[in-house]
Amino acid sequence: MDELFGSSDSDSGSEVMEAEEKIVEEERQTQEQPVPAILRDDSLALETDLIFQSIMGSDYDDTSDNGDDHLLSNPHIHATHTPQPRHEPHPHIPGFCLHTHVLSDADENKLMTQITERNFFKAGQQNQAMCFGKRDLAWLEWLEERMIEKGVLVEPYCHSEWSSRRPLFDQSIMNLYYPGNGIKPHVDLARFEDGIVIISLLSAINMDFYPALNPMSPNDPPQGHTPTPSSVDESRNPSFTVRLEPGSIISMQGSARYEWEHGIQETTQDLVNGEWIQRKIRVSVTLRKMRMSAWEVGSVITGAALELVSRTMADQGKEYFILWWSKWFDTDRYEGRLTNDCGLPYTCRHTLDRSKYNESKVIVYHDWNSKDLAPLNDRPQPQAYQQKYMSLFTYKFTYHFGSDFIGSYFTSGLTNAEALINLVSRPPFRTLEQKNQFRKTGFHELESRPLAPVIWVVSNCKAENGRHFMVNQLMKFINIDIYGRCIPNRAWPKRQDGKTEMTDEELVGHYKFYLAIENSNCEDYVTEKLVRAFGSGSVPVVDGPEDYSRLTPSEKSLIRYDDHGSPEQLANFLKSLDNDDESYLKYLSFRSAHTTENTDENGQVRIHSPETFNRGYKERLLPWFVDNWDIDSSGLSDKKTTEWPSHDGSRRTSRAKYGMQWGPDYQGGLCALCRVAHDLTEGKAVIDPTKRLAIDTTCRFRKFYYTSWIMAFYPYWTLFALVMLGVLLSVTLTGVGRRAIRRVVLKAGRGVKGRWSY
Ligand SMILES: O=C(O)CCC(=O)C(=O)O
Ligand SMILES: [Fe+2]
Repeated sequence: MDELFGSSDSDSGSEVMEAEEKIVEEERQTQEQPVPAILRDDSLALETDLIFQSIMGSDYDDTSDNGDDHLLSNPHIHATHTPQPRHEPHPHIPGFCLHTHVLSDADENKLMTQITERNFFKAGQQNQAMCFGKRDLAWLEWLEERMIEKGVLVEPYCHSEWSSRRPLFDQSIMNLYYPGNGIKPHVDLARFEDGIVIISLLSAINMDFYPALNPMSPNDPPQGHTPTPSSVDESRNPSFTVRLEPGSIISMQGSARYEWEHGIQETTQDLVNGEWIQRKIRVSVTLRKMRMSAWEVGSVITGAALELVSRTMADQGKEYFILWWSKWFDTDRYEGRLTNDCGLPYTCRHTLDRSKYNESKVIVYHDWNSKDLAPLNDRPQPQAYQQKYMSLFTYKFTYHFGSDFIGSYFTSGLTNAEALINLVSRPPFRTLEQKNQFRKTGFHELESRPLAPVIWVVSNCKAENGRHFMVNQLMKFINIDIYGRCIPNRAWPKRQDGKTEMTDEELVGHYKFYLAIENSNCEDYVTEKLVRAFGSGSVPVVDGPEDYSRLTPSEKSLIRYDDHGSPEQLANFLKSLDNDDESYLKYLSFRSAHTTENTDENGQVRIHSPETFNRGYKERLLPWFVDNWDIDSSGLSDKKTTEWPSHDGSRRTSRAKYGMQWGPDYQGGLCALCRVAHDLTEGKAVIDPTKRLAIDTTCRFRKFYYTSWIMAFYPYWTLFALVMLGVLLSVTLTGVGRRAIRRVVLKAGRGVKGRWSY
């Protein structure tokens, strides 16, 4: 159905209109068809019937299954052993390959179950569905694995050079064919890259090939190609016909992709070796990758239906306001800021201008300063920061990964969706030999004081949790170089040129250990500090949330303060690693090594070529880390953030429809907010008016006041003094006090026998 998208005026809106008309047309044709027989066979489980039912609607009549032999035309289904995959390049269509026996019956069932669960075909009312972005394709991971395992993408004479691209596929079309349905001969649209695969499911069909009347070139503008007019099709005879068995895959690249048209005739029977074979229901899955310049039409949207695409295309170029009613920590940070890098065709403009209230569908309050509320309806004014107050808002936008919109400092330090994997994959900024050298001779000739093993960079001097006490304690046992505004013991160094200053990451990268200690201890509260440690290749000594599992790239990659009984023990542990190169390096072994390929002539990491660091990262990193953060395994997606796996297999779920959709820029929350702004303005939003929020109560407040017993009283010194005064007064003034004093006095043995009062 692709040809329908390529209308000659290349107006994207009308493409969809045409596609929708086509669907209506096909539905009409479908209704005219005799009800097709259902393939029923012992070797396909009952599930398959259920799948048919749900594709076609529960009123679909399957009683016409009379068990006729001709219905069981699929040899694949009857095989008693698992046939080996075969890879057959076409002798006359360069770049075309037929891969048979790739998916087993179980694989097919699994795929069909997932397609059915998503109700892509709306119980038979729709015969095509599209997905953009890997996030929608939960099954893609194992499907890709299966293809690789069965040699689909590695077969040398099928020339799949494109198979190393990443992501491999990010767009798919599901097509449903009733007997009599087809697809007009076409060249797939220019907006897709070279290298396309089509997976056939449920039953076999003949696919025809014609030399393209209007061949395409890979360099054609993504939307500029004019397809073959459909009037030509009628009189054409195919040059070649290929039988596509269920479980088989075809791959097309080069000439096959650009210079040949493929199509399926609208007939109920196919000619196979001189015999007419009755068609049955068939489903195909076409997998492709969009060319980058084509994203504006597809965008990263969820759902399968065309309506989503058409809706976003119609919104091309629009702008929506997001009003920050209360400022972010009293700053102008959001004034005029655009959210325009989320893969959406529209943008959002953040504003602090309250006169935009009526135009803004999303109003944000920062609870730091949010007693001042907009005059929303008859909302009562809040009294204080409390649960009742939270219930006045609809959605929560916080650092917590369970928020409706995530605004994490952790992710805001990252620049794109693959950034975290790249950071943890690249070699440390400095080698261990260099770090050992810096321990003796400082940064360079101009800054030659030896470096401490540990660095701390701090700007918030009086963190709520009292982390400065903890560092104070630690410093008694190990040297720490402290930079920043609070208690620096070392000046921020310049680079070797003596003029320019080092960046945070460069500085930290010179040290063996970096204190990534958060200013509060709350669930999911992790900031850019940890990212900085990963970026620099210094080993992070962390403290923050209780659970770091989603942020731990390998078994040995973080040192947790809490894993050591006391500051002294932690210091001794760090010192032992400082003196034991082999043990220290274990904390960096999940990263790439320094090689000439990934470092420049000075031995410094070339941070611009992530591909060279990423190789083999799946073997080096913990699976749940990859699962959480790798865009390739549909990471940073709705799935990831709504069902975020952790090492113990537990999953968190978010309740909100818009929850946690990360944009390619890692601004997650902002991208998702912009989508809500769009949807509310266009009257498409689904907001649950009964939804109420809870304050995050996970914070372990003032944790480090308890690292020493004297400090334990620190926040309460005033209280302590008051209590002591109270005790003193009661002792002197009350009867209890007087009696106590008398006992003490009597005990003192002065021998006083008289009475205190008569
Ligand atoms: O269903 C098929 O096998 C062909 C699908 C196709 O060519 C397409 O979606 O572009
Ligand atoms: Fe196609």
